[in-house]
Amino acid sequence: MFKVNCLNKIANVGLDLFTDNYQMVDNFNDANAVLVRSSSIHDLELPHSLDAIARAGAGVNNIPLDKCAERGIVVFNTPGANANGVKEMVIAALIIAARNIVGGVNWVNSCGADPEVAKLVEKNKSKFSGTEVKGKKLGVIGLGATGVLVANAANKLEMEVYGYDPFISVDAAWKLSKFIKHTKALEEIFRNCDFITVHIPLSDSTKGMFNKDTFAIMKDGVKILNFSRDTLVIDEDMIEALKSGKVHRYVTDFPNPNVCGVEGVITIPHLGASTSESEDNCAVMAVRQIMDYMENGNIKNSVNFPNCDMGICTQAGRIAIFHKNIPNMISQFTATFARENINITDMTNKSKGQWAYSLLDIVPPSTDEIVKSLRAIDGVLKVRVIK
Ligand SMILES: NC(=O)c1ccc[n+]([C@@H]2O[C@H](COP(=O)([O-])OP(=O)(O)OC[C@H]3O[C@@H](n4cnc5c(N)ncnc54)[C@H](O)[C@@H]3O)[C@@H](O)[C@H]2O)c1
Ligand SMILES: O=C(O)CC[C@@H](O)C(=O)O
Repeated sequence: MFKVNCLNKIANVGLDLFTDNYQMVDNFNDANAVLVRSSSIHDLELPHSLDAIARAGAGVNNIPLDKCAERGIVVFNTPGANANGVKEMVIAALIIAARNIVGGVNWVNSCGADPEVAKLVEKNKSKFSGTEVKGKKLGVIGLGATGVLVANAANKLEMEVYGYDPFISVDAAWKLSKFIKHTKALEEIFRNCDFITVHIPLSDSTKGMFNKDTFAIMKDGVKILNFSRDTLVIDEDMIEALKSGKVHRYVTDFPNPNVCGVEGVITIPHLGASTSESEDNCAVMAVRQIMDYMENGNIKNSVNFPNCDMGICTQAGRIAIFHKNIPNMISQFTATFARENINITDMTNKSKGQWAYSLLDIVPPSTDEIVKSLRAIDGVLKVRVIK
């Protein structure tokens, strides 16, 4: 029986996939597998029982990836599962940034039930006029699952779209419309675009990408959309840029005390992926990945360990070994099994950066003694007996 804990609300269509072999538990400390959306796991003690964490979403900056890797805890995410939800919100944000819809709606609401409201509207509406997006230049930073959809949709709105992603995947490149102009230097986006939208993960290298130096080279009156993470932007520099008119509007999905209520900032309560479709897609993908890992040791869409697929185990035993990506590991594993006259019928070894994963089908199954010997090998992080 595997114990599963949800740190956030996860859509039922996903949770309903769990069979009788899974038990939902309220306590994180009892879990073998955890499902999470945006809750932070950084300050939680990781229990010894924990084998896997699935982020029902894209961003994994709320999870201590290295700490998990060192402990042999596989962290999954659900690439692309909420990208359409975010894309639709970004298109709304583009229009919200171009037209003073938020200002206008707030003003009308402030008129209360004034019997003259219709007259007032016609008298005052010129205060809330805006521009159209057609023909304007949009820079899309990050051409992954979301960025590609945003770029293609904006192209259909007849915007001139520039895309920047030095690490673009082959898959994403195939999906990108031929009308998107490929930019090799981020500076080109900053210098030329009327609207800039960012769709990249938060990392040490992307943190603070929008700062006083980058604002300085942007066009006056640029509109910036942030549906990625708040700390990609240095708030103090953004507030200065808004005051000076360098930035006209900043639409962000990440309200924080620095930017809430600041003139020119439009804050949305992290709703990019909050659609029933995105929530269902993420939950189903996350649960399927967890189940395949817990039952078969297969890894798909992990952010800290390599993909590995040996299908359903039909042999007497299957064992998973997490280890450092260093020489001479495999020979020590095979020698351990050989000593006990255990036959390896199938085997996969994959690595990702400094970490590696070996999955072995064996006949007959493993014993406690063998597991103990494997764990004692220098460089082994964790051994999981799957069968
Ligand atoms: N607001 C929301 O609800 C919401 C929903 C989904 C994702 N997100 C955020 O958006 C981010 C992107 O989501 P996604 O689904 O498109 O992820 P993704 O992994 O499919 O795409 C990210 C892209 O960014 C590119 N990239 C990485 N570093 C870069 C850099 N320095 N410059 C340019 N490109 C860079 C990668 O090559 C990749 O193509 C997530 O990491 C998450 O933080 C927010
Ligand atoms: O779960 C959410 O609502 C937000 C998801 C989003 O920020 C992500 O990175 O996928």
